[in-house]
Amino acid sequence: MSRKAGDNVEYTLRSLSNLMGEKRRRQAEGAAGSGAAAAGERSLIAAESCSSLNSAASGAELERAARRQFQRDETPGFVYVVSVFSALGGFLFGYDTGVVSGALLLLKRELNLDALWQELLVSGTVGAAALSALAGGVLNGLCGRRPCILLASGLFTAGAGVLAAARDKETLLGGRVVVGLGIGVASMTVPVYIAEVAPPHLRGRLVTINTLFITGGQFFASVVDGLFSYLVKDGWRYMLGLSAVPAVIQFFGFLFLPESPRWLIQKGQTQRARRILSQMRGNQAIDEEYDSIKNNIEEEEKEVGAAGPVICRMLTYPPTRRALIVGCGLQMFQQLSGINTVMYYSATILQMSGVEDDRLAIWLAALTAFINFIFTLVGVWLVERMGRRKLTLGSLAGTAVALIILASGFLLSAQVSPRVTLNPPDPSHQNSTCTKYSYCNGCMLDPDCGLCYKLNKSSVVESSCIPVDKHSTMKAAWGRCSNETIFKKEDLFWAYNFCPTPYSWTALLGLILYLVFFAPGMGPMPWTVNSEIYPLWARSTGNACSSGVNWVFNVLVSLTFLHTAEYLTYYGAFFLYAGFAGLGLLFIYGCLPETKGKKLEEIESLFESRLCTCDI
Ligand SMILES: O[C@H]1[C@H](O)[C@@H](O)[C@H](O)[C@@H](O)[C@H]1O
Repeated sequence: MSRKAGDNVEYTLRSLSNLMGEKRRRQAEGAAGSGAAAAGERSLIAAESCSSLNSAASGAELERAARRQFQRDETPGFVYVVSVFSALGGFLFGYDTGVVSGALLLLKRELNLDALWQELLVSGTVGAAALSALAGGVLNGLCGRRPCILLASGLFTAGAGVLAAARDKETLLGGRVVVGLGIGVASMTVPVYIAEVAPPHLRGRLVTINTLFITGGQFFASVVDGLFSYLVKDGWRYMLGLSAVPAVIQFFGFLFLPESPRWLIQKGQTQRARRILSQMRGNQAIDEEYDSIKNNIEEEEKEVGAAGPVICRMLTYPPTRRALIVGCGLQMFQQLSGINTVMYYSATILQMSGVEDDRLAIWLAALTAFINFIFTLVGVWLVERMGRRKLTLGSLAGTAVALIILASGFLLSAQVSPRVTLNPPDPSHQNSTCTKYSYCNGCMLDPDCGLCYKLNKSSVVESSCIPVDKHSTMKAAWGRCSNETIFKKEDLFWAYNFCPTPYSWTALLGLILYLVFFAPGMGPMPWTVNSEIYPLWARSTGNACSSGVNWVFNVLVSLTFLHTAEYLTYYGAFFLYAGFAGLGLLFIYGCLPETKGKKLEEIESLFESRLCTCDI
């Protein structure tokens, strides 16, 4: 759009907004019937909706048309379009972190991947995301939000292409790292961008939509995994390559979408900023908002000075230091409460609670991702009603209780764990560790072993702990349970990774409750709150640090889960996460202020005084 045309739009929008302002004032004075106001109203609404405003239009009709107009004023569609296009970055974040578990099932057979390579393919992405989230702070500050979103979608597309065409594991790792670089930049930029273009009363909801897209991406990935798991040859190429579609859509969409007006004002591009802001606010007056952003930036520069690296200025200026502690703390506790052990290992948890079939476990994992998605939607609905603080506290308290139920399920199962009653000799005469277990619980925790048993009514009989087949966890390496068709006919059962007990369902209940509580609050709020608590000069760096913390703890928790479970047993691991959730509750109760409905420029003042007795 040329400058002139843009200015015209701005002029028209401004005159409309002035007229609307006049109408509101007169309504407030109870002068709805006065000649001038009525004439003003009529001419205004006639411009929008001639048919409903014929000369015979009644007062009620006028009122309805005006209300429709006001509603349009308050939530201009453009803000939604911009938010949805940016949230595609969240979708890709969810898709690419979620899809890998299903792809690995096929890849490990086709490319003969050992455990180390499998771990590299999962954590290579998350590690790269941690690094690029940190670097994204500098890029955001220097180049703006829009180029960063374009860069992220470019990386997603390139990564998807490399993955789909890969011929060896090294290329696969390269592709996964490129995708990870995209995820990191997107994860820190998108919430900031949405928060900066959204009007205050919608900000929480729109930023939370980004997390809805993350969990939507994870759900979609699990369905794709389920569908392509039937395509044993090359199924993984489709799984990993499909993400190019939303990435390309986002890239082209963003070529036409604007930069954040706040970043532009900070860089002195005030005319462009004004134009974009009025585009985002529909026909509302933007003068007040524009002036408040501008004044705030000027004041900030005076107060904090512009010398030295931003992170040093943030750490030496108490309000931003406090905000940084709150932001990073929220992200750390999000990960420490174990969401990604639940997401990445849900198929395993489901198997542990008694789901025997591999495919069924994959589809049930899709159900888990669906529950996470649907309950994030509840968060979108609640965030502007309950506010961030109550929602986060309630969610984390529920999550802690669910973790205790999950852990108790495993504890009860361990206590009534069936005895191993048969010890058949190993025909290959290899001394496996499996023979040393006298209870199913020990046998289940050893990744090399499984339990072969019969059922007499509902009690386990004739049970033996046998090495698992190297190529399929669905059968034993040798003996009664080594041929699936035969052992099923003979009423034998094979339990890998779980023990058949009457309490297995408690773990399933805990898992579902966990997601019901976690998804509306602890899932989205750390991202939402981080997008709003830093002043503009510190926003990119603050979000880069807190997103980096999120990714680092993500790697730590998910990589250590299986080992933690081996050392502490499963119930120990989940009690540990419940303990972290308890600490998180204390932290949030003491330190998280309410930011709902406040202008971004007002939020800094919430951090001016100490947040809690622990000196933060
Ligand atoms: O907010 C998201 C969401 O909750 C996802 O389900 C989880 O996988 C991510 O790690 C988290 O940051």
